[in-house]
Amino acid sequence: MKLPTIPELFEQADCLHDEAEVLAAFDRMAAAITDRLADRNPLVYVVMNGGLIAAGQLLPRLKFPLQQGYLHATRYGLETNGGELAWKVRPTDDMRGRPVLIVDDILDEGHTLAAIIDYCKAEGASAVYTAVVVNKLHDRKARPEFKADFVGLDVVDRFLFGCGMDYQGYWRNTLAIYAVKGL
Ligand SMILES: O=P(O)(O)OC[C@H]1O[C@H](OP(=O)(O)OP(=O)(O)O)[C@H](O)[C@@H]1O
Ligand code: HPA
Repeated sequence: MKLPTIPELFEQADCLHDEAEVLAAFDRMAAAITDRLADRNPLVYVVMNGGLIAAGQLLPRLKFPLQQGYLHATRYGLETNGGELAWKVRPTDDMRGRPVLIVDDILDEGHTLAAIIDYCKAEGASAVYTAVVVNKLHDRKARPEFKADFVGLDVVDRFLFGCGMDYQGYWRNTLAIYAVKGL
């Protein structure tokens, strides 16, 4: 069977959450994060690459003092199944005694966030919080009942793209969230 081109893949995909739904989810997340962290001087870390859009949407909605950095940990590459986690860039700030908020696009199986949480705790963070645009609903989580502290939307167990999530490196650059046809 002939594989769809990258433009065809977009045209054939199912839109699961449109722009308005995603923007409303960012509003809710930012309000919840503000309630929890506004007076705690957090370090906010974006997980590259997927967390880029989420951070770009959330940070301007967080109207309180914070510092921001980035890290890069990846385990999917161009595949639709995850493998070993590879750290490409580790956090550089001194996080001892500070609350850290990790921002990413998706909590899928959770191996990525679990490793990042462990790393930040080992570096002395006083607490580690996680914020994801989507939580994928299935029973394959890395840790039983693993949940992010701040979740925009729960999504079905399909391969997604948009709002930071990529298919073969493409289509991170939408606000709406899509599922690949047939996956
Ligand atoms: O919950 P998990 O099953 O661990 O998957 C979630 C992670 O997978 C994606 O990153 P990816 O490995 O594709 O790296 P990238 O964002 O740099 O493409 C996504 O951005 C999350 O960081
Ligand atoms: O469904 C997904 N789509 C894109 N990237 C991902 N990384 C983990 N799960 C996904």
